[in-house]
Amino acid sequence: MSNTVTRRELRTARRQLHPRQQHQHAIQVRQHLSHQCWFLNAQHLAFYWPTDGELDLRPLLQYAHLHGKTCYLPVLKPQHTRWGRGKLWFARYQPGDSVQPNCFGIPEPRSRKFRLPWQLDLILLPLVGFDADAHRLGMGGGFYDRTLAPLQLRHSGRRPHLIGIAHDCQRVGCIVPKPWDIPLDAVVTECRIYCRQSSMRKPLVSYRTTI
Ligand SMILES: Nc1nc2c(c(=O)[nH]1)N(C=O)[C@@H](CNc1ccc(C(=O)N[C@@H](CCC(=O)O)C(=O)O)cc1)CN2
Ligand SMILES: Nc1ncnc2c1ncn2[C@@H]1O[C@H](COP(=O)(O)OP(=O)(O)OP(=O)(O)O)[C@@H](O)[C@H]1O
Repeated sequence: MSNTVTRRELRTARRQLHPRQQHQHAIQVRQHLSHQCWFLNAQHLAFYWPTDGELDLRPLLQYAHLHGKTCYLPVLKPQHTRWGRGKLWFARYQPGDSVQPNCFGIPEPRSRKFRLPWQLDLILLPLVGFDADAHRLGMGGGFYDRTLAPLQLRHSGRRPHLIGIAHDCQRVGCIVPKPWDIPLDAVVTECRIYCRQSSMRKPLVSYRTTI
């Protein structure tokens, strides 16, 4: 099946989740993520504003904010800036801050306090599809891959944990990664954590919940 068809089907599936299920998944993911050491140890965390049936991370963002962490949301940078063409910056956001829609209609913070990927400890990425080895299929714009590409060149120093977030119904059999795809450390759903098998990082604890 082509990626276009797969994306269409998975986006339809997540949009069709009942608001009650959506809320339950958001609470379950908050519960699971808030116990992970890479969440507990992180000070600067990037979230996303949910759109099109994506798993809602706002309960986790609220929790993070209450626990003194600094939160960010992705912002599409204007084309003319050097770090801009098709890339994301991460703008400071705290619950209650005003937001404005970007060209895709996704709310973005108005804050001018930006961070680049290597200045963050944890980036939680939206995705359209994933497989059990934590390969990611996104919206098709390449925004996260372009933004995170410089991390591949950083063999030492600061590198954020990269964690995909999804509903379990977004899992597919196998995604063949493209050469430009930036590997995730894991994908977290309401059911469990799917760790990348080839990850050099300390393995994460996998869990399963009863729903
Ligand atoms: N919540 C959230 N924020 C995010 C992303 C995301 O996937 N989810 N992104 C992840 O990269 C970036 C935005 N990327 C996007 C890429 C394509 C479309 C999209 O809706 N495309 C439409 C066509 C819209 C148009 O051309 O006007 C479509 O596919 O139907 C939206 C966002 C940054 N912010
Ligand atoms: N590092 C990069 N430099 C330049 N172009 C890139 C880079 N990474 C991806 N792209 C381009 O972005 C386009 C979309 O890539 P892809 O289909 O993997 O997006 P995606 O990961 O699904 O989207 P998103 O990250 O926005 O959710 C591809 O045509 C690819 O050429």
